[in-house]
Amino acid sequence: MFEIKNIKFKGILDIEHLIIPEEKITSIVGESGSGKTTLLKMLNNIISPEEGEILYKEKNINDFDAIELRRKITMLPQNPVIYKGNILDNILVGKKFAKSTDYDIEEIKKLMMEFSIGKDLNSPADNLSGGEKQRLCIIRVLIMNPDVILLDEPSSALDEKTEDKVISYICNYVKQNNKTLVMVTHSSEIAKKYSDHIIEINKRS
Ligand SMILES: Nc1ncnc2c1ncn2[C@@H]1O[C@H](COP(=O)(O)OP(=O)(O)OP(=O)(O)O)[C@@H](O)[C@H]1O
Repeated sequence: MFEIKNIKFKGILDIEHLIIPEEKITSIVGESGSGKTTLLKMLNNIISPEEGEILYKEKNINDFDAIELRRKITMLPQNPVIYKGNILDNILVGKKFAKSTDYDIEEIKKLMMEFSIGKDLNSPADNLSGGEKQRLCIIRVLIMNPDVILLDEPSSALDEKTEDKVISYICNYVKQNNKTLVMVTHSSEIAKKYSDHIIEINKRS
């Protein structure tokens, strides 16, 4: 799905060749500051390598319209933004970006239950805990229905039990719906348990 060829970026990343397979779960692991987020941003064309190229479906990622690309490949950043408004508005923000206005309220309620957000959809999103906000943002991405989901530390604000539940749900969803998932994680346990493929990035000295 992605092919990375000879990319270099500011002495942070230097990757000769890497394949990220379609319809699989790939984890990116490595110590803090090794460039995991930078690589994820490159897959979303938020950052471009200084040298080399990134192919998506055998085409240079720069040849896609950036907005169209981000409808197909959606990234959940490490600290996603919560907007003013209620929980439902915050979930639907992604849908609006995906230019789709129809939504299934029952599906949203089911995801709220799965992700243990026991709040009314009309209540203010700002009052949610850090972990609840993070899970809300995962729901936002899932209902956008992208082909590729890029998750940057999706569970950094979650306790171990909730983390496992949330990641397990996302991975099942990805498999059942033939999606591609690339997630950055600090946890080698999570990476081993859920991924088909692990990419380890080493810090360059
Ligand atoms: N656009 C940029 N220009 C220059 N340096 C950058 C840029 N983006 C990130 N960096 C630096 O590159 C290094 C790698 O950052 P990155 O966020 O990719 O690491 P990471 O592996 O995701 O770290 P963590 O696990 O702590 O989140 C850091 O030292 C960071 O300060």
